[in-house]
Amino acid sequence: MIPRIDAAALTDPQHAGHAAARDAAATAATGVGFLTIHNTALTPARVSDVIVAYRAFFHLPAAAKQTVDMSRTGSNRGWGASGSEQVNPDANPDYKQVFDCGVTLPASHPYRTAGIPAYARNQWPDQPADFAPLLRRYFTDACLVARGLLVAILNAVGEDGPFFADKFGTPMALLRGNFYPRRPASAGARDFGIATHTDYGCLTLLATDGSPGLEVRQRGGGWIPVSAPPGEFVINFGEMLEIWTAGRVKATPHRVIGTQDERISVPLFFNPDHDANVAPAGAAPVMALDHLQRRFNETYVHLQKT
Ligand SMILES: O=C(O)CCC(=O)C(=O)O
Ligand SMILES: [Fe+2]
Repeated sequence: MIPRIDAAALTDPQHAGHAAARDAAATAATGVGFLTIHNTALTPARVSDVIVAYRAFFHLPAAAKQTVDMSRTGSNRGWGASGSEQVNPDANPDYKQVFDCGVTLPASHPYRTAGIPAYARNQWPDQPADFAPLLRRYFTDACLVARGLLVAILNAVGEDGPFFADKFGTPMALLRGNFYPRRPASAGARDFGIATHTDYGCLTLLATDGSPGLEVRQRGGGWIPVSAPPGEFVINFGEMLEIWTAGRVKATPHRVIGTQDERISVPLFFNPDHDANVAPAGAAPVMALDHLQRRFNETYVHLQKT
């Protein structure tokens, strides 16, 4: 149902397995909206190092994490405490914690001086050591992998992949560490690690520590569990790509209820440039920034207008 695809076969038209990988990716992108990918440029050891660093950060005392608390800012860089995001208005705010970072731009960059929140300054904690350089390098390389996969998957569904890829020059991509503590004993039916939602952007490249928890809504009803050890990635698509492809590529709802074990996942939300028009050809323009900022303002509790 959710195919497991070799990234080299998918992205290299000369690869012996290309046609099969391409067909499986197209079926997944236009159907269930999820696939898993292995054999990318991001090695299992690399992803494990990133997960170890996030775990060290999330295990710090709250006072240390509060030094980079995003709720003290007007944007979404740094730590988000448990309850800081409500992805579904019918559920309570999620009990996960997050750490969000994006592209690093000099303070003099026009997007920074214009004060575009999607390009806000990253906030880095003092601990763990080397957290910033590790995540910056991972962000850069994960964006390259995401871009290659996006082109290949769009080509597979019969779209003009390079046309889309061209709109990711200074992407509003967001790298997140999700930390799910053990599900609280008091949690009820409206409490989730992350409640049912669709992602906002184009392609999500999700690494996890291998623990179960992610569930994908099946079109006919019911939930499909998906897991991926470090070095394998879950790929899904967001609202902007569904809009942009006039509904061909599916943004599928998913959730994490949570278990008795803590869990870490690391999505890279590969969002386009702020001024990319993500409307399908012939439709009224939809600026990527407008869509993303509206969704941020709806879901981050500190950005919600009451
Ligand atoms: O933790 C996961 O496996 C999924 C997280 C997720 O859906 C998200 O951060 O948007
Ligand atoms: Fe998600």
